[in-house]
Amino acid sequence: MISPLQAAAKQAFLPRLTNVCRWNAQSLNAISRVGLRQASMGPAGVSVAVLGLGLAFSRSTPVQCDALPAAATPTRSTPKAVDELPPPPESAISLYQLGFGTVAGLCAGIFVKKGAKAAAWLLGGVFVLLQLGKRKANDEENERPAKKAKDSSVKKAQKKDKPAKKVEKKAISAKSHKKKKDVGSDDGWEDVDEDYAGGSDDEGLIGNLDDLGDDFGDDDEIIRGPVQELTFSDDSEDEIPSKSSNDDESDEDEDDDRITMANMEARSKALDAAAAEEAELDAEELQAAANEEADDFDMDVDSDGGEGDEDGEPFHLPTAEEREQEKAAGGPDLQVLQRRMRDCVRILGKFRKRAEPGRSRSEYTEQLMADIANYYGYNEYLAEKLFLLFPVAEAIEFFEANETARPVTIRTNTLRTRRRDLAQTLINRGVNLEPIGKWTNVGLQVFESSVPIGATPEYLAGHYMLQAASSFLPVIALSPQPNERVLDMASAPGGKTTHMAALMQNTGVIFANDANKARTKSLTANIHRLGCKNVVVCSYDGREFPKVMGGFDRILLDAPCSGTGVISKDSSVKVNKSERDFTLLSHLQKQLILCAIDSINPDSKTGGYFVYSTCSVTVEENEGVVDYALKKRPNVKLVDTGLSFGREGFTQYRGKTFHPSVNLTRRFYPHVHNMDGFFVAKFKVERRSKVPSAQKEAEAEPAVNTAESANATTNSETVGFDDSEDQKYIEGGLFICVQYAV
Ligand SMILES: C[S@@+](CC[C@H](N)C(=O)[O-])C[C@H]1O[C@@H](n2cnc3c(N)ncnc32)[C@H](O)[C@@H]1O
Repeated sequence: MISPLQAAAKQAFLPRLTNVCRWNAQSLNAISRVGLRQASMGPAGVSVAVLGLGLAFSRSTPVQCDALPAAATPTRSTPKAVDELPPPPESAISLYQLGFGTVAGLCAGIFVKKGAKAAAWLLGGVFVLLQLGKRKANDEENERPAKKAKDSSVKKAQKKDKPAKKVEKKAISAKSHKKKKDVGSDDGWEDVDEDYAGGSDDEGLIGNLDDLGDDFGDDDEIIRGPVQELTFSDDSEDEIPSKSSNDDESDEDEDDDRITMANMEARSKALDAAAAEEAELDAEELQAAANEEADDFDMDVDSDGGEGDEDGEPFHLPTAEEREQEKAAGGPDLQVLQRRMRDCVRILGKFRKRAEPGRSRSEYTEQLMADIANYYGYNEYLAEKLFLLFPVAEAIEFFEANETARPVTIRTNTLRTRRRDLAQTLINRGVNLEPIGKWTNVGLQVFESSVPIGATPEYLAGHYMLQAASSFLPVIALSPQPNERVLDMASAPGGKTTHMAALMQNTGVIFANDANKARTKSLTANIHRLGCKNVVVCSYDGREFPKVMGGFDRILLDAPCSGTGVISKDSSVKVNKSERDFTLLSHLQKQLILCAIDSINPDSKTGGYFVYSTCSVTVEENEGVVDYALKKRPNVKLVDTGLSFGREGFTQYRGKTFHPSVNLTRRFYPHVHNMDGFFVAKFKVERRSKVPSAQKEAEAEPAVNTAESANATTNSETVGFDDSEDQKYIEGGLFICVQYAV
């Protein structure tokens, strides 16, 4: 039985308790239990409960209502980042407060005994109000550092004229260069055993792009800190002050927190409005970031750090006359060039708003391309060709990336060792390395080494191949199977041949061909060093296939190309590639691709696949060649490369439209993937129908003469070249090749 007073006390306190408990279940559970127990003991107890509730309010932490405390949230932050986190909120009242509350409660009890009930209630009430006021002040105090952090980061971003998104983007790109510390972590090494046990026929397609991202993100300190600070805390901090800014209303607000039938609709409307407002802000922010994208590049030697000229003068685009004068005077110095490039990029990003009146977009573009050629040392033809591949600001990133070497990578030769063992041995020799990424289970990235990595006993014993990460990609895409008959049509010096031999576990047969006999020496040496026993070396012009040999289950054509993807390795490409070279090369590539297709056995039980790859990024050597093959050979279709990352190939480019399936091809870029520029296309070859699709044949561009005389294939079909017509191209293009694309 409870008295009417006790019942009233419960009625008065229970809803409040429920409300408060929503905020801080831990502290209030304790205090409400004390309060209620006291309440049921009589008026003195009620006083204690009132005082206790005051204390409870003072300690409640509404911000943490449904989230884990920041410090308890599992993050992958560094110790430094953890230090910077605010201390976890106290979840229970302190001894001091408990003692104080108890003494105050006893005093109230004495008053009550003397009949001064009113005084007890008054005391309790005043205490509650005082504590509420104190809590509010504390809340505001706690908000400040985060707000300050936000303000300063926003200011910083504004100062650099870059959106917050830029900070995130920079962090992402920085992380790809970042050296990971935990070389021995389980993450990277465990899958080696599985693969070594022969469980997978593919080299490393464990995971997808998300995995790759996670892999890079695991130890990423840079991105985690700022992103949390800018995105999450700011949003929540922004909301809290506006809610509690009106002190006078705080009591009412707390009453309003109770959801009743009466206020439910109003509350849900308010929530909808808040959500809509937030979405609007998000959209505005995104729009702003997109608008600023054009400004979103940085060049290392940034002299003034801001927009425009050093002296704040608006940018003036030189006239043709001024350009001539500048040339005559020996050209602008690097700083002028750099500033002008940045100004042009900025203006082209918001042309209508920023351009000088009367000047056209193409004038700015021309100036920019000329400056890029000048600044980075390209001939103007190539600078323009590469520039046009990307949006303006991204083009600068591409040219910049070509100025720095890509990471040194090695491929474990699984015919001789396991990646884990190789890594351990090399670490013992003083090599600092780690697995490349989840997309390959044989690659290792070497950060530094106290021994020459191309001359260790393990290297000489064939435990690994020094090989660019991008060179793994076509082999992964081809995925040769044990016991197959495979052709590597342009194979020297054998990086990909030996990789294929390992995937085939030294079974079946690989014909490793290269037209350049001299280069077959290094090919043979590598084959021996790596212990490949299923390889036959030959030296034919690839265009002689399938006349000399056909019926392959799979073929790799890692075609001779301009090498525009590997400029960081060979800067001579910047100046020694002319328009003629590109014409010759794409012509040769078109001839080779048809020969490769015709050398595939369309009835292969296990394969019937063909991969075309280049270490070039130009469209005419890649999508142009692939599209040509699709038109000339109706019996082939493009299939997914199986590669978990890489950009889609172009289906449209500067007025040309390619077959829609060309989007299945993949492009890789130094500035995006931190590997050499590369292109990979995978085809499935089917049996040719007896009546060839005349329409399709007719659609094909007459890039090569389709005279029926030359190169009769084993299928009694024609590859479709006219030797005499092509001779001049063949002579010019045959041995144009990239020696370093191993
Ligand atoms: C990009 S490299 C190949 C690299 C090789 N796949 C590797 O991974 O080590 C291109 C090769 O094509 C060869 N080549 C050039 N013209 C050729 C032709 N008509 N037929 C066959 N091979 C050719 C060159 O000698 C060069 O070794």
